[in-house]
Amino acid sequence: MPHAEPAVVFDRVVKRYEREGRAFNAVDHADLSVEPGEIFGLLGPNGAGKTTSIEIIAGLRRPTSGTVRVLGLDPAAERDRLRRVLAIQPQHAALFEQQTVAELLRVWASFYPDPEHPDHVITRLGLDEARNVRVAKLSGGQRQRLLVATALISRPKLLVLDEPSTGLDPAARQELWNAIRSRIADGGTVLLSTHSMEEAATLCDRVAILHKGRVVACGTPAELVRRHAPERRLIFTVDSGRDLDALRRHPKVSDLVENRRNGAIEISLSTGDADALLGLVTAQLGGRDIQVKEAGLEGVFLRLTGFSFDAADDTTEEA
Ligand SMILES: Nc1ncnc2c1ncn2[C@@H]1O[C@H](COP(=O)(O)OP(=O)(O)OP(=O)(O)O)[C@@H](O)[C@H]1O
Repeated sequence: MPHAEPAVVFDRVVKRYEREGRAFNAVDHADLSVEPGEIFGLLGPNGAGKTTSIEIIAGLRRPTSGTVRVLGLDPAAERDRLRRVLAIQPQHAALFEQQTVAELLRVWASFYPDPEHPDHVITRLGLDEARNVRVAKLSGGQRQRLLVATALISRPKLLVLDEPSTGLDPAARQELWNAIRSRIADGGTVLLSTHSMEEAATLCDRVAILHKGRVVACGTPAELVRRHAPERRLIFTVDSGRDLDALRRHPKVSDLVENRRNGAIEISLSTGDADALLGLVTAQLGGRDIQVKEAGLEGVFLRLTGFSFDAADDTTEEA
């Protein structure tokens, strides 16, 4: 059945929890729409509400209020129907420790009417060397990829992955990304959570940035950067004793941080027009080791929440 409608819709979704006698919204009036055929990322620091949102999408938790539709179904009320079209890889799962990777995936494939061949999934996720290894003996990264493999094997219309790249080295992560893209090439939709800016920017077609349960922004990574953090960071070193007043007062400099080290000053400044400053930095200040960095999604998060992404962990508060 073709789905012209969105694969996932959240309309004012709230999930209220209690912690130490205080109520707070782990998901706070979230609106989302995931289009069929896209890789959609829920990006947020620890505690932002990603897992709770994913559990609501998979029908594992009921929202306190608001409406959720997943592939045209109400996930909490129609879990059996949803299970035929949605597959989820949880963060942790009890696996059959004594089976080998190939045995486990064969069993898993037998649960579904039209599964992928286990060998294809094994190769796609770079698990060939581990195919005859017992689950109990797998490394953390291999185990993580096996969890994703169990979700991929059913060829789900909607593949839901909760922080799938946790614990993977760069090569394994690349294989994971390729496997996720292959699901899209086969006509599926992927929703994943991540706290990696790089993963969000590189893999995802669109991302929703979550903070304290709220969706603070949603769009393609490039759109979000253009809209919320078009400035670039100019980083360079000057000898101490240089007069920095002209730079500090320059109209194109929005903020400037100085770090003194080993008799020199490292300057990091934010600007919407790095080119306009380069002459001053090189010719008048003798700047060296010059780097220009995009603010990226990190800059978007900082601009919208006032928190640096790494410092924003577990910042839920009383609602
Ligand atoms: N069953 C629960 N009861 C009470 N509080 C909960 C419950 N589950 C999650 N929380 C709290 O809700 C908030 C959001 O948690 P959630 O796991 O959804 O965040 P997350 O973005 O997935 O973070 P992480 O990356 O750490 O998994 C956190 O403050 C968490 O401690």
